Amino acid sequence: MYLMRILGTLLCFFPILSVLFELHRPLWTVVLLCANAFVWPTLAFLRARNTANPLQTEHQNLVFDAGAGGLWIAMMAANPLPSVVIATILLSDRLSAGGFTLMRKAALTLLAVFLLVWLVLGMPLELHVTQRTMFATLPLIAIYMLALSVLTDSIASKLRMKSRELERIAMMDPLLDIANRRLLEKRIQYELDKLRATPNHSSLMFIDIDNFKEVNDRFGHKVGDALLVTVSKILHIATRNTDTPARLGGDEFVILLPDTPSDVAYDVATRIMDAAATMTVLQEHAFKCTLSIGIASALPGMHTVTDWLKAADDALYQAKRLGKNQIYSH
Ligand SMILES: Nc1nc2c(ncn2[C@@H]2O[C@H](COP(=O)(O)OP(=O)(O)OP(=O)(O)O)[C@@H](O)[C@H]2O)c(=O)[nH]1
Repeated sequence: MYLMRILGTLLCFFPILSVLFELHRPLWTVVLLCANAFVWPTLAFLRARNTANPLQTEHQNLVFDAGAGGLWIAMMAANPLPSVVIATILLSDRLSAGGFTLMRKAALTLLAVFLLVWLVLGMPLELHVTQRTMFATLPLIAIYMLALSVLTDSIASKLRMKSRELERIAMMDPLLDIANRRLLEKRIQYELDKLRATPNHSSLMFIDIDNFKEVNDRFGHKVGDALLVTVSKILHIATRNTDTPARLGGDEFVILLPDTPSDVAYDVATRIMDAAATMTVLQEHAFKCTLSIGIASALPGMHTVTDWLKAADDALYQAKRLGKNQIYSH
């Protein structure tokens, strides 16, 4: 904002000065213009920096800028070219900085100051624009508009990055670097739609850590969390880029395996079980961790995400019922 104000006041300085000379305004108006152009930007910056509420103070500064604009438009006897350009820049700038509320405030201030000074000066009008004033106004139009576009573009790209980051966070588990239920359900729905159009073999794998409550109770939640991190890493390593390993919550994980028949999914589950058997976080505590895994392939009658998830959950239930530490495939 500081640099934009310096640039704005500097670029406004030349057309205003040109008209002040043409109208033979007294020297003090030129001194006032110099103060506005070269002292005010730093004052405004210091005001905003040394306050408890910088945003509110900066909005006050922006309204003050608009008031100064009204003053100079009156001093220029409403000379049309610089007056219209300055008023337009002031108002559009305020609109992008603080929306319609700030722009309305700025517009009213600009108009009030203009009317007051213009009446005091005897309502002068100078409708003729000299070539010098026109050339003095051109840099204001070209450079300031360009700078404003660059600023707007940089704000827009920052917002785009932030929004992508927020979207990613909304789809990820807060504890682990793995998809959450929301993303998983979206991908399952996409897969079901795809299978309806082009029938194929795809599998869903439900994974649950055996006796996880005991891990928490015996070794504490930190060790439990570390175990969850390790399991999620194993799931990432054991799967392809096209698969979606996700955490449903607690110690429950699900992997969506597109274009994967159940026998291949079974091999993936075996690899996961083998890797889980060597988990170091538990070796330190001499505790053998095992997993139970249920696998369900997509069937023609499965229309909803819940149908498919339930089939995989049922398979997991069977694996638990048969004594845990095993894979059950429907
Ligand atoms: N450390 C940790 N524990 C969690 C988290 N979320 C849930 N839990 C715990 O995970 C445990 C889940 O236990 P269950 O799956 O119900 O039971 P289990 O002991 O695994 O038994 P089985 O599933 O029958 O093998 C509970 O004690 C929860 O408190 C988490 O983010 N971190």
